[in-house]
Amino acid sequence: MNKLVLSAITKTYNNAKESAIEDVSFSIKKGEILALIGESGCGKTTLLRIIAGLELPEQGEILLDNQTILSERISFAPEKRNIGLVFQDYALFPHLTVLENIQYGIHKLRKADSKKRSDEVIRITGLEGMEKKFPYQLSGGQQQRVALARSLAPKPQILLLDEPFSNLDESLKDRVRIELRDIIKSSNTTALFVTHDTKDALSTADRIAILRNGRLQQVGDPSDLYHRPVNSYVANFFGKANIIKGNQVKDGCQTSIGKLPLKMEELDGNHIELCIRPEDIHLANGDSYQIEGVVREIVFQGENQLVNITIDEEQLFVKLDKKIKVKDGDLLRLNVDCEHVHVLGTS
Ligand SMILES: Nc1ncnc2c1ncn2[C@@H]1O[C@H](COP(=O)(O)OP(=O)(O)OP(=O)(O)O)[C@@H](O)[C@H]1O
Repeated sequence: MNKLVLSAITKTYNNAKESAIEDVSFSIKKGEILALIGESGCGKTTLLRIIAGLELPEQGEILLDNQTILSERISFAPEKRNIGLVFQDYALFPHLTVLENIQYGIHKLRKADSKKRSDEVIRITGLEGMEKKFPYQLSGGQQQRVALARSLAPKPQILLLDEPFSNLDESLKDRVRIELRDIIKSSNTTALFVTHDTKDALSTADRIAILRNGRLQQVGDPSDLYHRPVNSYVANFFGKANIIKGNQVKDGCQTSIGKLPLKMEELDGNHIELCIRPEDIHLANGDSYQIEGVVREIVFQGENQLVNITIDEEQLFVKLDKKIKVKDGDLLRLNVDCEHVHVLGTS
C-alpha cells in the first residue's frame, strides 16, 4: 500500500529561468525508507519542502495515506499534514532538556499519555538516562536521536529528513546510518530522506530516487540502480562504470573494445550503449580472450586495484584483486562477464 504518492510536481521559483522541480512523480510504500539523492542544486530540498507544505508548486498532486493534501484546489497547511520533519541542523531547543524537547510536539496530550509516548520514543531511540540533559551536553549522533524522537513522538504519517548524516563525523556515520534505519523500522514509520551521498542511500534506504536538474531519473532498489541504471548519469552516480558503444552483429555486439558474445535477441537497433562495471571484467586465464589492452594507470583501493587500460582510442576501468601483479605498460588480455553487461539503450 502506498503511503505517499507524488504526481507531476513542478516548481519554478520567481524569476528563475528553469524549474527547480520538473514533472516529478513517484510513490513511497507504507513502512518504506526512500532516499532522495542528487547533486547540489538538483532540487532535493525543494521537493522535501513541497511535501511538508512549506513550498507551493505550480503544478502537481500529493496523496498522503490516500488523502489528497495537495492538488489544483487543495493545499493543506504544514501543521495539518501530520508529517514529521528532521532538519539538517536538528533544530533542537537549546534551553529545553531532552525530555522537554521530545514532549514539545505532544504537549496537547494528557500528561499521562505524553509521558507514555515520550518513554516509548526514548526507548526506541536509545536515549534512556539522557532525559535531563541539554542539547549542548550531547554528541552529534545523540542530538540527532533527540531530533528523531521529537519528530516521532506525535506518530507522523511520514518522516522527512533533510541530509540526516551531513553534520556527523565520518567515523560516526556508519554506526548512525544503521541506528537511524533500525529506529525508523522499529517505530513502523515511513520515511523519506534527502542526501547527496551514495553511501547514505545505499546503506540506509529500501529504495532510492535520483534527481538531476529537477528531473527524476530513476526510482528503484539499490541493486536496480547499480546493476540496471536507466542511463549513463545514473550508472556513473553509483560507482565507476564503463559506458561502451557498439553495434549488433550476428552473434553478439561489436564494440569499441572488441566483440562481446552478448545475447542480443531482445535488441532492435544498431547503436547500442552498454554499461560494464569494472568488477565484471576479468583477466583471461587461457588462450581465449575478448579484449586486449595496455595498462595506463593503477589506483590502489585496499582489497582491489582499479586498473585503467587503453584499447585503441578507448579507455576501460577494470577492478582486479590486489594480489594480481600488474604494472604500467603491461599488455592485458581480458574477458567480460557478459551475463552482467547492462544495455543502457539502443537507437
Ligand atoms: N528560495 C529560493 N528562491 C529561488 N531559487 C531557489 C530557492 N531555493 C532554491 N532555489 C534554487 O532551486 C534549485 C534547487 O535548489 P534545492 O535547494 O532544492 O537543491 P538541493 O538539491 O537541495 O541542493 P543542496 O544539496 O545544495 O542543498 C537551485 O537552483 C537553487 O538555486
